[in-house]
Amino acid sequence: MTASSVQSIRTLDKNGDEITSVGFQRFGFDCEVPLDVVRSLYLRPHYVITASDDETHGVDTREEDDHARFTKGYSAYQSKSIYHPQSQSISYTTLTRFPPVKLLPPSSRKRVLVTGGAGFVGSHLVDRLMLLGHEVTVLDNFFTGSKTSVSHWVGHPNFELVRHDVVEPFMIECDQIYHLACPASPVHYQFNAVKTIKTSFQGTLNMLGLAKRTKARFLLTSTSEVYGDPEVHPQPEDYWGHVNPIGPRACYDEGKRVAETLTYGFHNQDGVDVRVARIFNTYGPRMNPQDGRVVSNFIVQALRGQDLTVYGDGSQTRSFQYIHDLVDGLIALMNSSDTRPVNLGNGDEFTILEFAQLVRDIVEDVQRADGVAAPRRVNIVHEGLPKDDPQKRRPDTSRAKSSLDWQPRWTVRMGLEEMVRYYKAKMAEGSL
Ligand SMILES: O=c1ccn([C@@H]2O[C@H](COP(=O)(O)OP(=O)(O)O[C@H]3OC[C@@H](O)[C@H](O)[C@H]3O)[C@@H](O)[C@H]2O)c(=O)[nH]1
Repeated sequence: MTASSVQSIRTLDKNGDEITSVGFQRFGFDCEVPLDVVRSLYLRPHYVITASDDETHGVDTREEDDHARFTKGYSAYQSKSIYHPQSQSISYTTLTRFPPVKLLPPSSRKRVLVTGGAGFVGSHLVDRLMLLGHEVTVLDNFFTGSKTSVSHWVGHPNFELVRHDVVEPFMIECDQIYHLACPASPVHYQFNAVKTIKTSFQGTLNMLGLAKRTKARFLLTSTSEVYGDPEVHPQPEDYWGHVNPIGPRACYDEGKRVAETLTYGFHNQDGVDVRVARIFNTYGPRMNPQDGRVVSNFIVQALRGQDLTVYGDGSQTRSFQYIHDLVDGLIALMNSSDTRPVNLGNGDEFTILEFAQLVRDIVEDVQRADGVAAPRRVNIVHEGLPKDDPQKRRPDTSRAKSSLDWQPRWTVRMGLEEMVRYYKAKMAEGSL
């Protein structure tokens, strides 16, 4: 399938301009990559074809067309694994060609460690750093991360995947450390609260020790949850937060707060070069559909024709940022000189009830675009509100704008459309 033989899908930004690439040049660090290239890594990276009923008759070309509409021919280097719907099995081929990566001179090539690099955010960061030509080592214990999120890089000379839990020390020579490792969804981080706080504290301590020894720059991914159930709206970085220290979310909220304290301890005491990103709700492909977060829950429910579960009356608000905007922000922050905490999030705020209606509409739109004449309209039902669920959340991103020249480009609609297509493909594959 060639790029020219299929109609491509246009993705527009907040100003109505077409998005053709992600990333930008900031602080002498170029992180721009064509959108089709990054997309080709998560929209069905493992297989391109589905075997037809009679397997001797080859593949479903319509599916191949659908895929090519997004990846515009960048699938040449992907594995051509074959899904067999009848036996629900998949034949993987070994990857022998990798996506082309930039060839950087040693002076600009960084040795980057990404803890939690097989997770949702981590894997997108890894994709970007790899495409940009850096040497990337991923540490992950695969508690919530998945090997398949980064398996398309395994074997690449610039890439290393290590199964390791950050609560144990780890030694490596590196220039930059993106410290992401920690379960992040309420369902996962409450599964073993003691382990979550241990990961936040001991894991950050270990990685800061490594940064101190190697003189690497260290970036902590903190969270909007440090603001708790905020009494200030929107939340600027100098707001101290409103956290219940013994509630069900405390293992994560307080864990990240102490991780920030440790980070600035090492900075002030030992001169470690640190960055702190406070990440607000983020969504995108590779989000674990089982992690109970609202975006994945709603999309998967709508695609399966099930009711959307709004917790409480749905008047609580969240602001959702798309993964590519976050990765842009993380890379910009790492390479900037700002050592203060910086909020990274999208300011478009929705009540959860409005958001359920939006997701339902978008899923129907995508189904119509894919030829379903009358998609089934799912209902919205209400369930109990979890304890200490924050009532309002929206980032004040003026610091990121002035200090990093960063602001989100993706509309929630555009991001959701892409994510719906990702989950649709996972369902077609049989892995969801
Ligand atoms: O099926 C669902 C799931 C969730 N929700 C509601 O949707 C809102 C968002 O819930 P999520 O679980 O997606 O995320 P939360 O905002 O609670 O926590 C998130 O905050 C920021 C990040 O650091 C973390 O990834 C995560 O902890 C909550 O009000 C929740 O009660 C539903 O109404 N229905």
